[in-house]
Amino acid sequence: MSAAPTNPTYGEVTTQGASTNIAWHHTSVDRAARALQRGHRSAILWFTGLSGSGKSTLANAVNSALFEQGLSCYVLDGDNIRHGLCKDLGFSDAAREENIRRIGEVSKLFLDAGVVVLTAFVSPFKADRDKARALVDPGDFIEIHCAADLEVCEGRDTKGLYAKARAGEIKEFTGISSPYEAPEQPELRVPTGSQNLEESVAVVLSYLAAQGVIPQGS
Ligand SMILES: Nc1ncnc2c1ncn2[C@@H]1O[C@H](COP(=O)(O)OS(=O)(=O)O)[C@@H](OP(=O)(O)O)[C@H]1O
Ligand SMILES: Nc1ncnc2c1ncn2[C@@H]1O[C@H](COP(=O)(O)OP(=O)(O)O)[C@@H](O)[C@H]1O
Repeated sequence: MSAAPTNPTYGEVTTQGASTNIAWHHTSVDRAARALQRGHRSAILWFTGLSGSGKSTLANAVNSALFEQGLSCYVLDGDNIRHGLCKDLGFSDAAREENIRRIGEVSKLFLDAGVVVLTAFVSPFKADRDKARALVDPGDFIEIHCAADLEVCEGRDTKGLYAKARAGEIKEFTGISSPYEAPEQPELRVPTGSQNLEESVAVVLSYLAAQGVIPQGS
């Protein structure tokens, strides 16, 4: 019998497809039961935008507001996730695709766990965001475009990365040497380049209330 093929990153792999010989286990506590116990539904709030557009700041502020209201919520932030789950990935198109695939799957688990999960990733490619959206039911994936022009983000340059990218010290930097495909029809487009944080938080909270994710009037 010949040995199963191996992948340098993931070890032994099967030629039969990942789901062969693996069954799905259903748990008796399901998403609906969790929503009933917690008093709110779960959702994925998918923040996307250029570096410096305000994804982390806005996701963190919205998360704090939800937490203060007693909701179960959690932020998955690109910088943090790349220190652990995705530390093997760089910034080529393929690496970003794999990054967003993993985050889509992790977000789906949070959704099932009854948590409002807020993801803050550049997620520059429409196809990758659409694949993450397709993992869950319509209405569960709320795409929030942090809309700030490149000039604004570069002017902020909160981490000094744009200066490095312009100097050629960082390759494939989004907006400079790698593309950003802005969402055409996001659930929400927040002008984070021109309004202040409090205004942006209010826009998101009012959308969530209108969608029944959080109680009305919050
Ligand atoms: N080449 C390149 N392009 C874009 N961003 C870069 C790059 N190299 C490092 N960084 C820093 O990594 C953060 C983006 O990671 P993400 O996981 O969100 O990227 S992606 O969704 O896979 O495109 C991003 O964080 P934010 O500034 O918070 O967006 C950067 O700080
Ligand atoms: N409306 C807004 N929403 C979010 N951030 C804002 C807003 N207005 C100004 N900012 C500022 O823009 C910067 C955004 O940085 P950051 O949140 O790290 O962006 P990103 O996570 O997209 O890289 C912060 O310094 C933040 O204070």
